[in-house]
This record gives sequence, structure tokens and C-alpha cells, in this order.
Amino acid sequence: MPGRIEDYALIGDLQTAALVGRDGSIDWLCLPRFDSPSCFAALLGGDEHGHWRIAPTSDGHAPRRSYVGDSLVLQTEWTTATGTVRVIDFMPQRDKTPDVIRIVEGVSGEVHMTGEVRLRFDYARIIPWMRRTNHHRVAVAGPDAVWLHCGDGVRTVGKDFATVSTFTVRAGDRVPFVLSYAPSHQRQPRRPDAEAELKSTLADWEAWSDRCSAKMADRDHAAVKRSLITLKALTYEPTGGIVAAATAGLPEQIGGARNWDYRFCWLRDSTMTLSALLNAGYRREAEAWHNWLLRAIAGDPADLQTMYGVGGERRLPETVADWLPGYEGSHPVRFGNAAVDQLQLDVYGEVVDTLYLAHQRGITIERHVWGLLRKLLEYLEEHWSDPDEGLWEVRGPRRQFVHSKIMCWVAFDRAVKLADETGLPGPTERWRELRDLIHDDVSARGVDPKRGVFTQYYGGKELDAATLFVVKTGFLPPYDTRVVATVEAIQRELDHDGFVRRYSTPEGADQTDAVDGLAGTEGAFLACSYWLADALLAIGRVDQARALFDRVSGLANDLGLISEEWDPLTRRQLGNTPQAFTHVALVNTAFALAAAEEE
Ligand SMILES: OC[C@H]1O[C@H](O[C@H]2O[C@H](CO)[C@@H](O)[C@H](O)[C@H]2O)[C@H](O)[C@@H](O)[C@@H]1O
Repeated sequence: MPGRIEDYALIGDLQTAALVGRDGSIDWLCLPRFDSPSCFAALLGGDEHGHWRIAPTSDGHAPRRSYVGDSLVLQTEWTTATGTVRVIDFMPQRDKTPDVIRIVEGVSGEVHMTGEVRLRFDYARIIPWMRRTNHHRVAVAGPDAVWLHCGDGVRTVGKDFATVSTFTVRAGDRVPFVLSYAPSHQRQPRRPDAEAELKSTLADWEAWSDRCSAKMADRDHAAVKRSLITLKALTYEPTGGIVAAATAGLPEQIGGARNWDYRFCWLRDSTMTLSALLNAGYRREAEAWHNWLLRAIAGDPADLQTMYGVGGERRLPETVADWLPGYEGSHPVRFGNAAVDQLQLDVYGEVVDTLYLAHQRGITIERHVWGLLRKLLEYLEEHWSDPDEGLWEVRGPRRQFVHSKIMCWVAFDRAVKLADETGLPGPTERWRELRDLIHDDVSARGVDPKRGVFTQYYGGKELDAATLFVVKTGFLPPYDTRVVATVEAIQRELDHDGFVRRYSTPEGADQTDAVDGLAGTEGAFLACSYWLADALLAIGRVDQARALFDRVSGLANDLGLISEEWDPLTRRQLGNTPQAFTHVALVNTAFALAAAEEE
């Protein structure tokens, strides 16, 4: 049985990531990439779906955990009746093969430990063939091979298709375990020196963290730093692509059907991530992502997708893994994501906005990039008034979503600014006209005439937290009465016990007539809670913004990690974890608060 979502820690090597539970069990690991099939998927079922636990044989619960400094090296410490033991978990930034290293360290007394590795390939569909070599156990099936080295002197036995070890650590002992992946047709990969890798992994992360040049309030420092490290950990180093989260299938409602695969690069999520990294001084990441973007979207502008694979792949077909029970019975479990085929017009605005931010931070917009941008805007000129699935990726009918239109306005607005500020040639008069046309259209059709608030879609009555972008993007000034009325209405009516729902979902599990076309309901959407704090700041309500920011950030687990949503009733995190969208929003609100509080 997996732990609670907030029980998990993240380790990773900038190409993939693993989730480590409080009980010392790695319950999620996909190799060799974020979006590869898993070899540990206990998270979406139980131990039988693959896991690797190392923990004291008895008293194996309630450990203390922390990351070592500003790194992604995790240490979990248990105090038992006979002594204290620490397990240090990390993945070295990759040289050739992906490695997971676990060093068991005796702190005091002596502790009897049990290790159990149950490898299951292809999302737990395949039990690999295990064999023993001199120093390793190797698991092979189809294209994959995993090599496991258990510390010198640790005796292992095969039991129920798992490798089990029992050993005792005494104060001062350090017992390394190494799991390495290689394609099965290749030779055994080089076994890394665990202690040397620990040193260099710590040094890599500390050096990266030291590059942060952002200003923030002292009280927000730890949360922001951890969020930035998490965002970096979600970046696929070889290409610069940024995944929305490390996991697939974690539910937006426990036991519900809203279980999606987030191990892809959404233009929306990654442009926001990029802004946060740029604002924190991480220019190299910005340049890498910028290049990833240009490769990913190259071609016909009509083919622009909402999301891509980490290498820029375009086909991400959604399949149901009916052999997996799902997290606490939340099924179906889906791999791939059908939202890839949707029309989400907001992404045009997000892409142009990010290019504008990059330009403001000194990154040159090259001529071929400008050419691509002009083509995108030609396409948008023809299509901005089409209905779409919107940023919430509804699976109901397409609508005229107000947020999508606001972001189309952003696309033309930023293009005009870019042309004016760089001197790059373009039909700026036409872009100005389109910008004004969209503004008029949204003002006329996106506001409830009775209440004077922005609605979710043209002609609707419902609210949508995404309309807070009306002030975030500069579409309207903060003192506009429609802005203030919308902020107050969202604060009041989308409230979910002090947090914010993204839009209203009907109660009851069998209703599929909701705008999103999905059965069931969901928790408070944490990014939206931060967006409300941003909007409150914009309209001068700094104290309310601070209180909301602290409340949301207080939901992070003991390691500073947050998933997509929160259920205030059961007080549990929900959805994929850790989620870039939430951490980005945390970082951006912290920066905005720092500026407002300094004033
Ligand atoms: O709620 C339905 C949709 O949920 C997912 O999308 C959400 O996550 C994306 C990644 O963080 C984010 O960009 C989007 O705005 C969110 O709505 C899921 O990926 C969709 O397939 C699903 O329809």
C-alpha cells in the first residue's frame, strides 16, 4: 500500500526522477527517462507493482527526513530501540547510465536492516528474469536491464520474485547499494563509486543553488529555494524540456477517475517555469528551454501542440493501464495524454510572452525565431475567435473560454512590444488592431453584465480562477472595477476552506454534464490559490495576499514539496507530485510579495 502523496520525497538526475516514501521505499521510478515505463510502480498499486525498500527491520516508521543543504540528496533517519540509522538516497547527475544510490549509514548503536527490491518492468506488466553474477544481481526483460549491487558483505536471497537482504549496521558503518540501468543488449555498466558520487552530486546541486540571484523575504527563502531546486529537477537536461510533474496517475480525487500523466512538457507549464527560473537568475536554463521550444514547435504553425515529449516528440497517445489498480484504487490509470490533440489557444500567448520576457532579460531574439513567431501570429489571426478546450483541458465541448481570449490578446500585445523594442520587422499595425479587437470582444462578451465579473466562457455565469490573468497580464489595470469585482467574487465563491478551486465542479460522482466533461469533483487547485494572492497584491491587499501565500505554502510536506491540489476535508495533497505549476506559482508570488512588502 503506497503512502500518502505528501509522504513522498523526490530524487532525480535531471533525466528521470524517483519518489521515496517515509518508509524507505522507492515506489516510483521510470528508466531511463521521465516518460519511460516504470520499473517501480508501487505508487499506483502496491509492493507487487515494483518497489525498493531499505529500512530498519522493526520500528521502520516515523523517520526524520531532510535534504542535505540546497541539494536533491535525501537523508532519512530512524531511531530504533537499538540505535540510529540513516539512509542517504540520491541519483548522480548522469554521466552515461542512470544510477540510484542508497548509502546506509550507522549513526549510533546497531540497527538490523531489511532491504527488498522487487523489479517490475513496463509499468508492472513484466517480471524480469533475474540472475546473479559475482557482485551483482541483474534483471533483464526485452529492451531493459537493471543491475543491482548490494553493499559488500550483504547477503541477498531471492524470495517471491524479489531480492531480499538482511544486514546489521553499526555506528560508523557505511553500506552502499547501487541500482544502474542499461539497455539489455549492452554490456554491464560501470559501477559508480558511491561515496565519490555523493560528493560530486552535493557539489553540483550546491553550485546550482548558489546561482540564484533573486530577492525574497527571509521567511520565504527556504520555500522558494526548494521550489527552484524542484523545478530544476523536473528539467530534462539533454534537451532543456521541462516536465509538468514527475508522476502519472495520482488522483485529483481519491478513488476518482481524474488521473493523468504529467511526464510531458506543456508549453503553458514550462513557459511559466521558465519565467520563474529567469526571474531567479537562471539564464542558462532559459536558453536551453528556448532552444527546446524552437525545435519542438518548428514546422507548420497550425500544428502547434499544447504539449510535447521531453525530446520534442509529438505523439503521446493516451492508453489505460487496466492491470494497475491505481493509487488507493483511483482508476483508470492513464499513460500518455489525450490533451495533446486539443486546441488550447492560450499557449500562443504564453509562448510570445515568454519570448518577450527572455528579450527583457537580455536573450537575443534571432531572425529565424522572429520568423517563426510571425507565422504563429498569422495562424492566430485566423483562429483566435475559435472555441477551444482552454487551459483546463476540458474533455467536454469546446467553448469560448475567456482565459484563452485574454492570452490571445497577450500574444499580439507582446508581439507589438517586441517589434517596437527590437526594431524587428512585422505587421505591427495589424497586430495592434487585432489586440484591440480581442480586447473589445472580451470586454463585451466575457463579462457578466449583471455582476460585472469575468466569467469562465462567453455567455456563461460560472467563475474561473484563470480569469485572474486579466490583471496578471496587464489586460486591465488593477483599479478597474471589473478586476476588483472578479477578484472579490473568486475569493468568495471559489473558496474551498481558505483555498481556491479552479472553477466550480458539480457535487456527485456520476455527473458528466460539467464544463470539464468529467465525472467526480476535485480539491482546491493550488496554483490558482497563488494566482489569487497575486491578484490581491495587484489591487493593494498585501496582508490578505500574505496570509493566503502562507496558508498555501504551509501545505508543503516536511521537505517543501507540493502536488497539484489539496483536499481541505481530508487534509491531504492530491494529484501529481511534485507539480511544476504549483511550485512556479509559489516562486512567482514570493517574488511579488517581496516587492510589495519592500514598498
Ligand atoms: O483536469 C483535466 C486535465 O487535467 C490535466 O491538465 C492539468 O494539468 C496540466 C499540466 O500541469 C495543466 O497544463 C492544465 O492546465 C491542467 O488542467 C491533464 O493533463 C489533462 O489531460 C486533463 O484533461
